[in-house]
Amino acid sequence: MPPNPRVVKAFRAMREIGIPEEKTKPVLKNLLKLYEKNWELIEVENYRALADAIFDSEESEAVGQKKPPDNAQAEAAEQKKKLEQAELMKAIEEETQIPEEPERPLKRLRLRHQDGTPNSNGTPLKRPKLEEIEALPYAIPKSQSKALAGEPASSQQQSKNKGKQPVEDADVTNESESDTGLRPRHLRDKGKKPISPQTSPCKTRPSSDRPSHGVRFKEPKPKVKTSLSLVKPKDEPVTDDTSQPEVPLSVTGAELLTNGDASTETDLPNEPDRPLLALSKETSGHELATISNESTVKILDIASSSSGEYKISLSCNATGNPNLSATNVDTLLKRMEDKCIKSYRVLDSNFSVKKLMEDMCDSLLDTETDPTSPTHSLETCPANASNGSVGNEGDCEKDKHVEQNGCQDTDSQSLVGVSNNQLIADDTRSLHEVNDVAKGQESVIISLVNEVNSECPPAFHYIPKNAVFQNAYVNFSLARIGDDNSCSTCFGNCLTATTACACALQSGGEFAYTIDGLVKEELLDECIKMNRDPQKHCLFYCKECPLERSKNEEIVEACKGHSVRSFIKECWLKCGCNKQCGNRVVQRGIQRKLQVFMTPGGKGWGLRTLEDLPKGAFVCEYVGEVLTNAELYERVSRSANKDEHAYPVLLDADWAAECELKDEEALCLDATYYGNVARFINHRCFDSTLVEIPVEVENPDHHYYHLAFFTTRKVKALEELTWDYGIDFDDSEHPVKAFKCRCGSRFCRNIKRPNRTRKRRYN
Ligand SMILES: C[S@@+](CC[C@H](N)C(=O)[O-])C[C@H]1O[C@@H](n2cnc3c(N)ncnc32)[C@H](O)[C@@H]1O
Repeated sequence: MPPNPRVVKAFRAMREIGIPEEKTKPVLKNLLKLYEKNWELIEVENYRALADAIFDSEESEAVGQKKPPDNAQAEAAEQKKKLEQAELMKAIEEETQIPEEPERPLKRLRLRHQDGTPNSNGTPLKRPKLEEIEALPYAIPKSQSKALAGEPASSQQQSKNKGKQPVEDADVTNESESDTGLRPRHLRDKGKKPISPQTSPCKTRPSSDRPSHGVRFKEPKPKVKTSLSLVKPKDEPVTDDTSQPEVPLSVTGAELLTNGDASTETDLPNEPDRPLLALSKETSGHELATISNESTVKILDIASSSSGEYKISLSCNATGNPNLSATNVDTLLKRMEDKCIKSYRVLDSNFSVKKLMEDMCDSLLDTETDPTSPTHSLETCPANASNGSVGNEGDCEKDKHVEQNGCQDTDSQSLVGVSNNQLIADDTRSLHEVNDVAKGQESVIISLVNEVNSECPPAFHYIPKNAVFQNAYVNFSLARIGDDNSCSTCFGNCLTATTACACALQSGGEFAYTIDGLVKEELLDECIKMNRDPQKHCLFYCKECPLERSKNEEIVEACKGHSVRSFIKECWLKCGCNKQCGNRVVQRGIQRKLQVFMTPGGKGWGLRTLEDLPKGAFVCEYVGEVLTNAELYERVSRSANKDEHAYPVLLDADWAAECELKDEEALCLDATYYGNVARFINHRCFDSTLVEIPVEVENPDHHYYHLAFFTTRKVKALEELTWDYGIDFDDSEHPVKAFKCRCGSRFCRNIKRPNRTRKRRYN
């Protein structure tokens, strides 16, 4: 009779982890008895129960061997052994004939273990609990990856097919469409409205107040000492190729910490199971996060370099063991694997220490890139670049100035800045990143300069395009673009055609751009006027405002109003025109020479142009994570530092067209963690150099659109680019105080003027 394939498999599994058949047999027999031949309980987790039982029996044997048994005991033991062998053989034979039993729930096994139910030897079957396994030094769980950019919509969301909806002017109050002089294409609702989630716990604002742009900015967050590293993880995957020359890290070796040396900075809690984490600073300006096991002198170092490499190293004190240097890596790995199998009971036959180390790298990168991770990152300081060059060594060397220069941002994620002297000669990647805030992701380089102080730029992930965080319904499927949403019969450049194309028809019957790629003056002026005095234009009030709903309060407050805005529709994929078509401006991305610079007037970082710009020129779009308002509300409520959420804008330009907006359709952009240069644009009351215009590219339904910045006038090279956030500085009822405006405009709304009455101004 052929052997039971399950027995064969069990033997094989044990062989794979180095347990010979003769050791497996007796224990397997016992287990089968104990589990009443329920194989599932034995096979689960790659025969963990079986392996555990074998290890246990080995242990008890070892203990037994230590004591010389007396004669009677020895005889009894011998007798027992024989009996067991005989029983085993019988059981195995029986096994080959046992019909397969129906599956039993695994719960039973767990209950047994929890109960400590003894096996047939009388010894409780010990099985490390999951938590214990995870707490083992080498069982590093891979942290869950964040559902960020590009995450596909849920199947439920995918199945939705929502087309373009007509604008309902019945919902528009205040002045009528014709009163405003808006063409039908402009009957869009654009938010000059604060995103209420930031204002938690919320209070209402009088509806007569000026609606803001959905940005509620606050004073820059207070700088906190510490952090771990500000070096961007390299994109390249970890490889097995050890033959390649190691890319040198511009760090020197960490000094071995002695037991319990926690003298260096840390703000990570020392949890009971967690090794002490200390931070050692390198004189080169790079950082070493050092985890030292207090009970030994083994040091685990994580070193980061400006070029995006991490080096994880374990240093052990080999004093008195001169042969260690001769240790062969393969021998070491094999020994480690055996140890893991025995000591930590790792049962996966694919287990390897190398893989484990790769997992450690993955975990490290996951931790660094997870904005919600409590890990703190330490920034190396930015170079004091001037017009894009990197230099001024010593102005901002982290090691020297961490205390003095305010270069102490926490939660740094990936923006790297190092001074020239920190770069190693052949590491050109670092230079690129120092010079380019966009990290090569735009078609132009965006330099960073600080000629004012030695403050570091805030850390964030530069993304050139919006990315859906999680629940936002953003569907770009071609099937959703109807014929009237694209100009499929066009060719070449739509702007040179004698008649307006289908896309232009959606933009009110004419193209929004001139042949030179500028927004047409009429449209531009209309948008500027709208921004300057939204209350004079259309205001739309939702029946049930998603902003209010996202607060999840018992009583949903009334909508505070959204102003109706002009809209541009660009040609896209289904259009017949070519990529150079003049009706494709925003989708081409940043084309102008821009620079992030430290403003001299106390506004922090700002954005400026390095070239003269004509009126109506596209500068950049506001890029960030696409969030539902409910998600933003949740994010801000959970955030310990609410001040860091100074970057959301509301995408409410089409809310007027909806009877009722679902949560996943009420969207906003948050550039706190992921964003582009627009997150550096400061506010200027009234006469800002930029105006934002909603631009539809991919999506016919307008829940999602691009928010593009165009110049309001000619702007000279080196002039700061600003936009009017629409903040109401007089709103004393608002729980979140707006920053003290330093825009310098003679129309500044934050200046207390005698006899100034807001109501008169905004009503
Ligand atoms: C979108 S960020 C602009 C970039 C910011 N300056 C920085 O350093 O990252 C908005 C923040 O900048 C500051 N800010 C912007 N405009 C300002 C102004 N006119 N006066 C004072 N602070 C301003 C405020 O702290 C505000 O919360």
